Amino acid sequence: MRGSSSNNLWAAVRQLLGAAWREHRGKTVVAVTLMLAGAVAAPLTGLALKWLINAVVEGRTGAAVGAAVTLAGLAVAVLTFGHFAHVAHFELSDLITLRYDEELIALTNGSAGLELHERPEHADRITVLEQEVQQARASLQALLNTGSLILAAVVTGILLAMLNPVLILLPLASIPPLLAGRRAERAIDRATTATAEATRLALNLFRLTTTAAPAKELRLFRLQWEVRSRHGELWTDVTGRLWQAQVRATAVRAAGQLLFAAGYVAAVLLVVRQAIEGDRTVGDVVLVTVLAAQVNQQVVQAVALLQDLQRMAGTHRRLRELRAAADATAGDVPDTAVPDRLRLGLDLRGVSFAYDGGTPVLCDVDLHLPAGATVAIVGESGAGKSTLVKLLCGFYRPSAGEVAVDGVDLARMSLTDWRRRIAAGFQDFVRYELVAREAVGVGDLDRVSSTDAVQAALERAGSSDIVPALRDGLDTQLGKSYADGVELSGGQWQKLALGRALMREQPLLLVLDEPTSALDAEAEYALFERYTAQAARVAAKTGGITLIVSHRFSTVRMADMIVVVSDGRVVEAGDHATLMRSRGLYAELYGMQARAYR
Ligand SMILES: Nc1ncnc2c1ncn2[C@@H]1O[C@H](COP(=O)(O)OP(=O)(O)OP(=O)(O)O)[C@@H](O)[C@H]1O
Repeated sequence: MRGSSSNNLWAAVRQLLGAAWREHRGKTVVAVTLMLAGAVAAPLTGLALKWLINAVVEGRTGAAVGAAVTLAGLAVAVLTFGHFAHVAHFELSDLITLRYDEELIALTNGSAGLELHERPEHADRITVLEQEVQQARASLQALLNTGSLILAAVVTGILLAMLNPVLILLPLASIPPLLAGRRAERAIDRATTATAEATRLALNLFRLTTTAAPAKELRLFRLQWEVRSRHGELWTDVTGRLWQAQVRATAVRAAGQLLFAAGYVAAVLLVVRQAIEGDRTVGDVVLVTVLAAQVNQQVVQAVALLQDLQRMAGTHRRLRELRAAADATAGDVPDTAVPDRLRLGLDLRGVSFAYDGGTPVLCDVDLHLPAGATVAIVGESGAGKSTLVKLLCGFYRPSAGEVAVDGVDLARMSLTDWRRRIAAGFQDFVRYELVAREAVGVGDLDRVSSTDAVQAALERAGSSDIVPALRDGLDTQLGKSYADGVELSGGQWQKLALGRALMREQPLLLVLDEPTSALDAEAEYALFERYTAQAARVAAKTGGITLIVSHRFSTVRMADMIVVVSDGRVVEAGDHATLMRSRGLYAELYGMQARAYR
């Protein structure tokens, strides 16, 4: 996947220029023209200086005035064109940064499944990119500077060759510092990648201590100092490793610069000797001194630019890898439509699953969920209940076996279409800091602002009592990020999440994965009674399945079918009465909970 660095560079140059051109052609043309004109003016000042000095030495007043005016004009161009160009490309860069941000958001959320999110190398890539895309301004500037530099170097080369053809070799002296610069930058890039994981961990710890949600636990468990010291250790380690890489890179660069300096001195001495012999004028000596110094500056600039360009190439390489990783998880092209209604139901056939190549979490699961049924999944913590739900939602693909919708492998259907027919409430629901109406409405984007739809969903979820409790009803801005935002209690957030889960009226699969854990057992029971009655109505129309994950057996017993999961296997399945009669794990767990409540 990792192409050669020059390919990366070219690809990055094409992409960045293409992006600038698409954002604003006029500004791109103005920026490029001004930068190039300013760049050519620099070596020409040496020529004007030569004319001026020769005219003064020879006593030609008119020529001296003409040369002085030209010199002044060129100096103005050198000093100002770059700034004017900057005004033009400043806005372009901001627009490009915005596009990159948008792409990063799309790429990190664009994959159909969740596997990518859980790969550490993917997370590392995103951590580095989050910081790097903010540097699009520096990248575009570096690119324009590079174009200008190449043009200035060509003009300088021609002028030097006119003085003495041997001097054309002077830019060759710039090769050692160039190579050294590349090598140094690669070392820094390697160190940045190697420290990305530690940087990400340190940032996570920083967020842990500076966001409000974990504040209670941090204080209660007196974790502040522990988190602080771990954060400190990680940063010390990261900065230490980066600093070492910087020191090595600086030494390599300095060696390259020394070689160039030797070439510079030799060039000036060559023309001085010619002038002493009478073959060259005083103006020529001044010209070579100015040009050789400019070659020196050009090299220094080139080395600095090369760092920017390589960083830019690194950014684009990471973006390409991210695109490729998102494409790789895109899955097969769907060839079967998601059915309008379920006739048979959902099946797991010989399903095994392991997260990102780890130990198996589900082993050889065969399970039939009949259309129209209310199914409860029970089992101890870590048994694999949520994983089973995630496979049914298509968040992950089974490592072996298949999930079938009405007998057809889910892998053959469009996941986007399948998700449209799923309604879900999860234990780890999101606290959307939106207006209350939208925080519920996003459960069905097509009706996100429909007050009627939102109120109906809250009603179905048994959550409509939350509306009068909100300052401005459904128009209340939620969340502490806003000055006028209202913070809700855990239970209130959960009520909104339940309403959101029930926004879709005719899902083929309604998943309730412990979304009521903040409620007491009785309230949960009452809620699920409503859900099952309602699920029965939906089931009659669409054959939809309601899937409940709960630790509360009082809730679970009302399901048509109870699936008992233990150690990644389905060990029992049937209705409450059947499972109690068979005196297996379910009966044992049920008995334990019933005794605890007595
Ligand atoms: N994203 C993940 N990456 C790696 N392992 C995971 C991930 N999510 C869950 N696991 C592991 O898979 C196993 C099953 O987890 P799962 O969440 O399915 O259990 P569960 O039965 O729903 O548990 P609980 O009742 O506590 O919610 C556990 O060992 C857990 O550590």
